[in-house]
Amino acid sequence: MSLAETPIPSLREKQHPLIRQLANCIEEIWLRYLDLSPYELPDDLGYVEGRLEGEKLTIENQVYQSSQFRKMHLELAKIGNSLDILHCVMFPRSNYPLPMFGTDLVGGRGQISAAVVDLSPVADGRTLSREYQNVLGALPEPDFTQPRTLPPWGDIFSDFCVFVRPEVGAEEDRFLARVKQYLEIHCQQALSTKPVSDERQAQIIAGQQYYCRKQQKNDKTRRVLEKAFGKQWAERYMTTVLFDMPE
Ligand SMILES: C=CC1=C(C)C(=O)N/C1=C\C1=NC(=C\c2[nH]c(/C=C3\NC(=O)C(CC)=C3C)c(C)c2CCC(=O)O)/C(CCC(=O)O)=C1C
Repeated sequence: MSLAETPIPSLREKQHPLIRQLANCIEEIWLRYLDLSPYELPDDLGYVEGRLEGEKLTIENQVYQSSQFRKMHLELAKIGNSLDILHCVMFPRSNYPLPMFGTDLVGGRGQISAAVVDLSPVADGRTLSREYQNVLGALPEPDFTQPRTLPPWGDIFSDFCVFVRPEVGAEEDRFLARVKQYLEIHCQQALSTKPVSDERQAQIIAGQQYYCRKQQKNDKTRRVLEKAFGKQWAERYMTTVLFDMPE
């Protein structure tokens, strides 16, 4: 489904309000800043249904590309009436020295249990550029009552990573505002970034591969997909749809 037409209501209309608002805001910012064109997923994986322990699992994928990004993936997933998920990753083209924008929201029964957003460096020794450090460093300190600890594979995230269990209400709004800030900063930086030469490109590819390999170690994601679609399907999905390596 492209952004222009909306023939069927998006899954977000049946999900947690913060997930719905975040999906709408990501699309709005992408449309406002970037020159979007469609990105074809393999095997028609735009809309997938499965069963997870008797509960229906629905996945809705929207994927685009632009001059600076080879893949801009917004995924919504709903498991029965118990779990709502928003997943979003922007993969820069390998000749653009840009970090990986990623956000993940997981919630059930009215409470978002995991809200993560980051601009993860993939080049220059996996450190963010001076510009990103300055702009992100100028933002007010994140103010959440329940910060969460990243797992070991989370060494890919920057010092500006926000990983929290947001309290209903004000903290949810604060998290949404923070994602908007990161995404707008990222789109503005992308528009003002020049492509780099080949040797830098190799370093960027290696950095994105490291990011994807680590994200594939998220057993929380893998377990949900395995229970609904089996081990093989989950492995293929994590390595070709969620976190496909740039060659
Ligand atoms: C940019 C960051 C980022 C991106 C892009 C990303 O994909 N994950 C990211 C981060 C991240 N996710 C986490 C957790 C969970 N992820 C899922 C599931 C899915 N998440 C999905 O995207 C999909 C595909 C639609 C499914 C199925 C569940 C169920 C949980 C447990 C929820 C909870 O603990 O309350 C954690 C904590 C990991 C830990 O504590 O060990 C981190 C750090």
